[in-house]
Amino acid sequence: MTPALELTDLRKSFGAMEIIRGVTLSVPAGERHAVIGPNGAGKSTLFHLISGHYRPSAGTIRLGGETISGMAPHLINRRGLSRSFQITNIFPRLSVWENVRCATLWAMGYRYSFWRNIERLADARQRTEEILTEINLLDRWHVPAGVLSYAEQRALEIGLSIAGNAEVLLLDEPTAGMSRAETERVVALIRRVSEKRTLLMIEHDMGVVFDLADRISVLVYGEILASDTPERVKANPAVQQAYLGLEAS
Ligand SMILES: Nc1ncnc2c1ncn2[C@@H]1O[C@H](COP(=O)(O)OP(=O)(O)OP(=O)(O)O)[C@@H](O)[C@H]1O
Repeated sequence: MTPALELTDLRKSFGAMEIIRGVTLSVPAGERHAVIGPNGAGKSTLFHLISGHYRPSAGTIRLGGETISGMAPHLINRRGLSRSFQITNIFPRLSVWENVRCATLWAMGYRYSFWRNIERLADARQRTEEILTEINLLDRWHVPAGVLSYAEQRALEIGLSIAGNAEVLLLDEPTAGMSRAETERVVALIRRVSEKRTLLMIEHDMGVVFDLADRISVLVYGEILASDTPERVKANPAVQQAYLGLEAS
């Protein structure tokens, strides 16, 4: 089967510094995949490449078999890949409902002409309600997004991603800065929304990684050191040495 996302010998240099040094990775449809690695390993750079915010120096990125490397972020997004930035997609003065409805209308192709066909807005209303239910924010529908708690804003962000019908979700540290209770709620949410989707996430919290991921890739100095099941990654001596800072036995 065609992988949902496929990176082939991907490279990125800034000046003379090669930060991503030949990453090859295949993520099957429906997999929950975590990218871990020490600070400065190149995880964010890798996400910028996949989402189109950086242009690769070399290599290929395929989404559902189609080459997307070098495309603009909005075109990649339209092809079904959504990257959740930490809260920056939210309109803080609009209500939770309006935020999700905007994304829903956009995804349904109403764009700027949606007022022409009021009847069809019923579709958008239903879809908005479904998404708010999925992200557990239906009872907060009328609240301006800017006054939601941090964890609720992250949930809303994920809602905006799924409203756009993304098949592949990229989440960048989805639980950063959260309490244990908030983390547990967001993990449950991510598990739910990724049931019918492919998930690629950067996460520092190993509890979250081992709880959610089907497979983990360990990025060290811009190279994938291991890409395997959580159990095998944990047991891998090279990973322990390079990433966890333990002496290899
Ligand atoms: N636009 C840029 N120009 C020059 N160097 C950059 C640029 N973006 C990132 N780098 C460098 O690339 C390296 C990898 O950075 P990156 O942010 O991708 O790492 P990371 O694994 O996401 O780290 P962290 O876990 O701390 O977020 C760093 O040394 C960083 O200084």
